[in-house]
Amino acid sequence: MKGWTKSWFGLSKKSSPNQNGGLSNSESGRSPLTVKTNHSLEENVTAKKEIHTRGAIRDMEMTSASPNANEDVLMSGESSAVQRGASNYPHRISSDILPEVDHEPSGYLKLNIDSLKLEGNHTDAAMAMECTSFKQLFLVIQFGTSEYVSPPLKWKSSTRDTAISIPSRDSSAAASRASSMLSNFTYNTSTMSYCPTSSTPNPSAPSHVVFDVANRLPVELNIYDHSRGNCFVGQTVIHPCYNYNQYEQFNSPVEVSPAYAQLVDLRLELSSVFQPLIKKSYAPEDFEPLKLIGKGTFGQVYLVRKKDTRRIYAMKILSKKVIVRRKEVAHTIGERDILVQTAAADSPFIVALRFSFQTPKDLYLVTDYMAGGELFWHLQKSIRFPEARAKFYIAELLLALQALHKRGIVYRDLKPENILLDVQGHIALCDFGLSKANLTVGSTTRTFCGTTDYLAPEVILDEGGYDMMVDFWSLGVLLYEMTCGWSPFYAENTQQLYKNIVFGKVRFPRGLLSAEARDLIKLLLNRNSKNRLGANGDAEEVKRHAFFDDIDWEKLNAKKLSPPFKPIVEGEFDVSNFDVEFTNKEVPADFVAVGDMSTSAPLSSTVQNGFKGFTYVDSSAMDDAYNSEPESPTSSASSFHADYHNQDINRTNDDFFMEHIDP
Ligand SMILES: Nc1ncnc2c1ncn2[C@@H]1O[C@H](COP(=O)(O)OP(=O)(O)OP(=O)(O)O)[C@@H](O)[C@H]1O
Repeated sequence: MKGWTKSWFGLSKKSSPNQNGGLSNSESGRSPLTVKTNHSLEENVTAKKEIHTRGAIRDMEMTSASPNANEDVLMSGESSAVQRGASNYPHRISSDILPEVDHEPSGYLKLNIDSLKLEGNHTDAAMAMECTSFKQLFLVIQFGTSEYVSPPLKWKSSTRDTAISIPSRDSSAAASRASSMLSNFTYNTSTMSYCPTSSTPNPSAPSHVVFDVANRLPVELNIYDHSRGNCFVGQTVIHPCYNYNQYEQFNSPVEVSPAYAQLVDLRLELSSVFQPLIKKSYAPEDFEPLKLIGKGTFGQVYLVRKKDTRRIYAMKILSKKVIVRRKEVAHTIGERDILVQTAAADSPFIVALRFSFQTPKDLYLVTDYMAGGELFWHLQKSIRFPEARAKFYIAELLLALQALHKRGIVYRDLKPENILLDVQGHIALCDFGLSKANLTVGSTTRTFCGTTDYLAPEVILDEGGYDMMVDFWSLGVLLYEMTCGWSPFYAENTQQLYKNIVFGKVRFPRGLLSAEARDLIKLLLNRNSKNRLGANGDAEEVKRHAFFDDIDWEKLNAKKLSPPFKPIVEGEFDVSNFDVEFTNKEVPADFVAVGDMSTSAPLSSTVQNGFKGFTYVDSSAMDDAYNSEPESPTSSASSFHADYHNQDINRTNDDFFMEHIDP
């Protein structure tokens, strides 16, 4: 996403590329960049300044362990690649590149929400009054990282009880009618129930939901109370059997949160059926575009609805021509491969790829929609987060990085723009365009890439390559930024920024951070990557730091810890957490990626061949490559040495008294 202005020191939105691929904003914008360099720091800084002003330039990448591994398929210019004769089927790709979907669901899980029952002997008048506030309960149904946000549940009569029906959250008349009916309710009846009405005329309020199933996961049903600031009411989990066409009924007691435990017993009645997948491949016309939600270097991201299941997804469309022009074929295939790998890894904190396919012009990546928007958006609004909130995000990020590193993937572009929030407030890492797979034990890589503010010194210095430890450096920058509200190395221009990263001192606002938080930042921002926290045991070493003493990692990984903040998401089509610059745009009837002109000639089959990997992954070969966990370099205890000179290198705001550290 782009478009926000700089609001605080260093906390600015990355620039978006202009039509020619260059950056349209100032050079200190935070655009990801990639180039291989081999210069002194001064040369590097100068070279990188050029690079940055010219935009996101990426180059061939090598690992030191295997110099030819993962070499980019470098395409020549478009002119030579243009083939005569356009396809008759613009949305179907030529026969040599079949729209295979290797990561396809094995079926559909249909869930019918029958009723939510309030149980217990509610004779107490005060309790009855409390119950009236329950008119705005809604469900967030979680299947892996796929979420469904229900409309408000409706009071409905059961055979014995008084009927209460609230057709819509917006209908105040109906709400007050419901409320008054509720006040007439005979509270000593044993049961009253919420029923989502299947007869509702509002098509956005179905009483059932369908999930595309690739893995046989449990389904979590979370109940929230809209009338109390979307307060969490309780949760229940069901485990469908996943036998084809077997109808199942569930009558599930809800584990009610302490805030409501005194008040109610809840029980959720629902039914499910799992049906086999008939369709074997997908194309753009299987999806309906609903809203534009973001723009990246190579195309747009849309909120879409899959026509058969009516499930909501985010669809990233990448223009092949732009990719070829910018010599990004291998990185793009790499992004898709990594998403396939991470989907298989089933990390709850990595956005899950559901489908990938291509047309002669574009590539399509369909992922679960994260309706909470970018962490950047929320950080901009809050300026900084309370330490507990930052800790929660950093801890979930650590688990995401751990899942990636275990598979030999270095993420390389950790920043708030690439961290999305789901409806409940958990994080999900997206955008693997700069990630590097197959980083085997002891190997390093050399590509200069990432986003300026978060670059580790070893990436800038380009002395002996770098490894997974760059992600922990970025994590340190991120923790600082979240808790302090600005970037630790902030500078007005890129050269100074790089100097600050390589030589500068980090200063902490006095009294803002706990000793543990400061210590963790210091250990992560250790310029010697061999001594950086994480070098001796990867994420496990970081997890053992005192800052995380109160984190139950097992519960966190199971998403059993309540997020400290829940984004406001009103229904499954809600895009209010995304920039209106995109969401206000009219959505084209047809999907068109940036740089895609229907009048231009199609790409040649040679060029198209370069994208073959997009629809095919040799998973058996990959499994071998990803099996090994990167070896941790042996290191002494952190050599971080605090240096508390009171020298202001790069800040102008001195409302706080600062402490310095010299990483
Ligand atoms: N699954 C998703 N759910 C919700 N929003 C998403 C999702 N995927 C992407 N977005 C939105 O679209 C934006 C652009 O996506 P992404 O970063 O993947 O594109 P990109 O082309 O790699 O961008 P860039 O070139 O700037 O790195 C994201 O910052 C986010 O706001």
